Amino acid sequence: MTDRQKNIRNFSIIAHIDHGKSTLADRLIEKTGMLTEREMDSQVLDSMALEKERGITIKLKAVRLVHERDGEEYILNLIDTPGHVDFNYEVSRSLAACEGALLVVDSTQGVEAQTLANVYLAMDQDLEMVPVINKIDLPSARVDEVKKEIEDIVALDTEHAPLISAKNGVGIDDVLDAIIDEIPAPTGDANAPLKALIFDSIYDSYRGVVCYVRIFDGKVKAGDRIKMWATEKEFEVVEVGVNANGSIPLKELSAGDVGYITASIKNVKEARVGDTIYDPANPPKEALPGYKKVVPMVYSGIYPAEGESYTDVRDALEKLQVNDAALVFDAETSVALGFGFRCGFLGLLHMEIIQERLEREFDLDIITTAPSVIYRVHTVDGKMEEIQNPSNLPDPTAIEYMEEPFVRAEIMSPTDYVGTIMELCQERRGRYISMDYLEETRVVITYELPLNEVIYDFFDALKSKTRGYASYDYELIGYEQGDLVKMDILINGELVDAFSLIVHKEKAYERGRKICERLTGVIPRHQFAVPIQAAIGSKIIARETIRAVRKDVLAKCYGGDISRKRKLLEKQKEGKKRMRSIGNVEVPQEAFLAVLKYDEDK
Ligand SMILES: Nc1nc2c(ncn2[C@@H]2O[C@H](COP(=O)(O)OP(=O)(O)OP(=O)(O)O)[C@@H](O)[C@H]2O)c(=O)[nH]1
Repeated sequence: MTDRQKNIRNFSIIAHIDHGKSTLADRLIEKTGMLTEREMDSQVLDSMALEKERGITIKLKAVRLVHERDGEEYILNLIDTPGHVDFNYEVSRSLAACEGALLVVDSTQGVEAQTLANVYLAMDQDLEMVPVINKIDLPSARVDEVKKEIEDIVALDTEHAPLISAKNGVGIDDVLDAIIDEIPAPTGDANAPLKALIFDSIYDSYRGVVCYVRIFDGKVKAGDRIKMWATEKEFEVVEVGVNANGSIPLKELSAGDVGYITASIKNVKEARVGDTIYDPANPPKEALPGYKKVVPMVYSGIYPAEGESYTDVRDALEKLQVNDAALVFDAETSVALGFGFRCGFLGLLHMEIIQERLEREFDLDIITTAPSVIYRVHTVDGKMEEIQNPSNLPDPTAIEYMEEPFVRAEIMSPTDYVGTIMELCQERRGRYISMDYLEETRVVITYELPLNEVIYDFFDALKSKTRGYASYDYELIGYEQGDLVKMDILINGELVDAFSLIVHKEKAYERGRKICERLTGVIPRHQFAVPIQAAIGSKIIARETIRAVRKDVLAKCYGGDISRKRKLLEKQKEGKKRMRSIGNVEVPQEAFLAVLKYDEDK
């Protein structure tokens, strides 16, 4: 280990959502005196506006903190991680860039499922974990209990765990001491050939892609040729540096360092998270471990709403994709909605983020169809096809059998809700695996469930049935054969392909009935009666009717006050947004998602 490496610490903060990760990061940044209070834009790490509003960390980045203790200067590289199960792969790559992690636990909440999921990810990387107990300023803090919980569940010694209030800046020095004393310094040979891990990459319109890297071996500087292991693309380095108060270019980065590299890279797909950067003149025998091309789990259609242009939506998706290697899309057409796109996402949160960015950053009105998982369809001629869009399902007579993706879900909850949770999982075709008591009043319940039963509103249902006390995490475990059928929805006698979905046969009747009921609630009344039907093949399994209404908005305006008339017309126009007409029926955006929600009115 070089003298330089001796004073470097590379660490992450892992925590359940809202346990105070960003707040602690801000305090550490303040304490190390890198930014003045005026410069601190309340939460330095959460940079995207959307992220701020939602209070979740979406994209990870690294910040270099310089801290002096007993006359020694330490470089503390804080690597931020996203806190949601959709982004687990990114979390695992950023952890791979570290030697240690602070495990922040809210002392009023204790250990939660996402905390555990992150702890396991950190353990996989052999990270040194330092427990930090936060929010001790709150009267409801249960410091001793939570300490015991961490010891029992996570098996970490909490005797010297810093007790802090990130909000009030209490105990921050203890955290800095713990980082220096407990987390090991990086090792690695600065004179060996270059090996660097990309743990994040973002697109910047001025510099192209900025790769956030951890150098494991060797050195890298401006002018060097570099090559990416997985994508096999070669570039010339334009700049290397670190993120401190903004980007600070440096002469070089060497083994043990965390920083960024820019190299006129045009698309994040060429600098994928998890890939290894090396010197093409001196290739290593193997890449750094753990590279995985992230694949979308959930697909949905994105269509321009009435009056929006297809090319605007395509341009916007292309722009988003430059910045988001996990987003995939292809053109598709729907009989009901016309030209649009089939988009793949990591999960529902990722889908919502993309949808919101299209609406806010690009000012587009779009229609998102119900999300679907990927089904494997085995046909009688012995072939297997992956289907992302239910309306592409082959004719039933051509299908031998179908398989659907399954996940293993770990639900952590107080014991009071065990019955409710089991009922919910059972309802969603779950298979009970185990229940483990973490302590007297808390359990982890493990179920295997079909992914299509959890992607939509499982999380909301779980939260509402357990009054917010349960938390959960899931991972894909594989495909299983299922008795699946395609259900179509007809509106005013017309089959609307964008509504078609694949359901389990046993559930088809109930689902069909609920969907028809729900659609009658969200599709506005027209001047004629609109029948809504659910069908399997040619067999109608449910039917509802939206009664006719005579709607003449101007009839209210006796006297002909023109400005009032205009106002009403404007209002009616507003109300038209995010609508699509199907035949002569106007269908609002909610209808497309209503198809999948089935727990709402309980
Ligand atoms: N009372 C109190 N509140 C705190 C403390 N630390 C954080 N909070 C509050 O807890 C909430 C969540 O804090 P964040 O720092 O945004 O949590 P986070 O873990 O970064 O959340 P994500 O970015 O969503 O993962 C905010 O409202 C903070 O103000 C603390 O020590 N005491």
